[in-house]
Amino acid sequence: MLAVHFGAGNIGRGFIGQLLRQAGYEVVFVDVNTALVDELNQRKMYHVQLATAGNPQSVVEGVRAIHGQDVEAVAAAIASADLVTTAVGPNVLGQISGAIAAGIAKRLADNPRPLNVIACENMIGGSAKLKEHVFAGLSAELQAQATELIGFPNAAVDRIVPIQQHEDKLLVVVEPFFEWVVDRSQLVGDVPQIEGVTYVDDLAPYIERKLFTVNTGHAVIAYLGYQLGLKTIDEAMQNEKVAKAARGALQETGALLVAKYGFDEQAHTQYIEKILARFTNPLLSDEVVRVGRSPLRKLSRHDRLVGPALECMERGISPEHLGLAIAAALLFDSPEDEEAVRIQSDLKLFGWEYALHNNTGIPAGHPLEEVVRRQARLMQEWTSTK
Ligand SMILES: NC(=O)c1ccc[n+]([C@@H]2O[C@H](COP(=O)([O-])OP(=O)(O)OC[C@H]3O[C@@H](n4cnc5c(N)ncnc54)[C@H](O)[C@@H]3O)[C@@H](O)[C@H]2O)c1
Ligand SMILES: O=P(O)(O)OC[C@@H](O)[C@@H](O)[C@H](O)[C@H](O)CO
Repeated sequence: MLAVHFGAGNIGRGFIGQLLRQAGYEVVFVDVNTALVDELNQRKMYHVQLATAGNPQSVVEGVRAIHGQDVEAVAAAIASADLVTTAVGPNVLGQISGAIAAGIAKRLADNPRPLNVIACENMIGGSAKLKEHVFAGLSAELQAQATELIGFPNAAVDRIVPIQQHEDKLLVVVEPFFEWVVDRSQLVGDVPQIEGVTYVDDLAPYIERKLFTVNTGHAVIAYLGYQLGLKTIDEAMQNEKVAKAARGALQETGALLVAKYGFDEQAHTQYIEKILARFTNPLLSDEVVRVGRSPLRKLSRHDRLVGPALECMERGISPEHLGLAIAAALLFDSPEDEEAVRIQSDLKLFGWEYALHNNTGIPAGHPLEEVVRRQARLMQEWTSTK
């Protein structure tokens, strides 16, 4: 069995690649980082270390890599693959779609048979979005064939994998916890047998629970922690104000999720507590600038802050803590982050109101704007007394 995985980065090596190998797939990574591709091809293995007592390591063998620019080689691998997965980032799905379309075209010409393509990105409808991009590169005839034979099941993936800085360039340190949930209703052909994957008929409750709890909590901690000059998520969690705001935001999204999906309230409270505990892992050293990366994406209409805040308001839940995190996200001025630089430029040139309107998914004139304005004043008090 062959799996082609786009993105040999943190989650690619530290989670998806590892599970696919354990399930018996030969794993071919596709990446555009030449040094990473070369190292994988030279060593054909890497180690995954758990951020827990004793730092246990396991070896992932039987892997290789193709450079993403070698579209012919990527297409050939896809034509003969049994599974395709991605973990490149939501904004990169468009860039990899051409090679996937080329691979599907070759597969349909050479030996047409079912294939599932699973985007493992932090977004709602990731595989569906990838399908849109891929189909834009296929003729009407190939689209008709692909509709029957190529599945794009949406998925939710959860494992905290920080940016890696080790002498061994392939080593990945990951938290012990993991969850990978896939929408069964969109699969074609045989169900891939991967230990650790849970198949569900309706992904919506799972992806929203994950994104609006793990990623919302993470974003609140990252943006508030950054404003207070704190470097890592576990360090920020030690700050009382930050920890209180994270818990407050998860109570807001929790009330929404319980009302929307009928989750058991007590079980959801336990889920929140477990996640808050994951954020305190001192062995992970996860920087707030990684977790806060791409603030424009994180402030968009359906993402982890504005998405649940708008829905909270529709249900009469006041999203004060989410509003605080939105205000802090607008002030996130990490100089290496292109999206942060764009927001800061808007703030500097055109002021707060313009930046709020043009960089968040909040509809113009929506009462959430007033919540954010109110919380921005509180944020100013925080930072002036830090
Ligand atoms: N790190 C985590 O904790 C975590 C957990 C769950 C989900 N995710 C999601 O997984 C995705 C990847 O996150 P990450 O943290 O692993 O990021 P990362 O930056 O470590 O990895 C992304 C990889 O994609 C590669 N890449 C970029 N453009 C490419 C292209 N055109 N073709 C092929 N490869 C390309 C990069 O070189 C990099 O190696 C994101 O959507 C993220 O939200 C991350
Ligand atoms: O990957 P992003 O930028 O969408 O979000 C940053 C983190 O919240 C995220 O990577 C988490 O670590 C991960 O989603 C945990 O499962």
